Amino acid sequence: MSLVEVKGVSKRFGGLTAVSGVDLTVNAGEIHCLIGPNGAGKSTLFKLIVGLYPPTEGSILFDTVDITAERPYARVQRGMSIKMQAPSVFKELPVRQNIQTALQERLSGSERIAEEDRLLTLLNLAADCDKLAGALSHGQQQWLEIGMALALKPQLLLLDEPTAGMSPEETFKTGELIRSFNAEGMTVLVVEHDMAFVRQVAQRVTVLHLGRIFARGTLDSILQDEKVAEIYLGKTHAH
Ligand SMILES: Nc1ncnc2c1ncn2[C@@H]1O[C@H](COP(=O)(O)OP(=O)(O)OP(=O)(O)O)[C@@H](O)[C@H]1O
Repeated sequence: MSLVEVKGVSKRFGGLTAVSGVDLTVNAGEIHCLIGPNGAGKSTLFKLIVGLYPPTEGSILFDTVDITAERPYARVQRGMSIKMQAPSVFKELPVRQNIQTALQERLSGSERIAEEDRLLTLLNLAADCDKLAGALSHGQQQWLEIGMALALKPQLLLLDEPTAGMSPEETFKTGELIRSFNAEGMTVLVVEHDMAFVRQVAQRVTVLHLGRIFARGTLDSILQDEKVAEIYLGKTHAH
């Protein structure tokens, strides 16, 4: 069953067409990676899906409902949770309080503390829960923000380059983290450059190039397409 359907979506900025006639389906329960060389239109497509840009043409469905005209907040209420590229944790607050802020009024009393503890353990941040978020490493701040996105118990987690600026070890841990949420049933759409990470997590991959869908399938099937591997993934590796 498809959770997200992008139908014939285009986005023009003045004379520049950043995304052109894109059809994309994200199935419920999958980890889907969106890849492609610099300037391919990945971030623009991501922003169209989360509602930060209105499309110039086309429509976007979430769980069969047309959400094309909905603001990001309404999409979050429907079950999308978004983590943009740069970490935006509350640096002056302790780690646990960041998680509490994200949980809002969803839980109270002991249930709330249990959920905080569950998330902190999942994020490998239990030992650092009293530290100020600003004192965490870059990778830990990214995990904390992923945890804040998870606190909303979304159906769909949208991640824009979650491993940007991470060491290979942090990148691997991030992949394991994402696979663990997915194993519990969460659908994940990730924009990524790091091919080792894509190999670790992706069940399906879509390649964008010059704003259009260039290829889609499993990573292995895409890598077997010489044109993709040499021309596009080659550039992505070098990024
Ligand atoms: N707000 C904007 N106004 C004008 N042009 C834009 C805007 N956002 C993106 N573009 C242009 O649209 C094209 C696609 O950019 P986009 O950032 O979506 O690509 P990308 O695949 O995410 O690239 P990267 O991997 O480098 O982040 C580029 O030519 C970019 O300059």
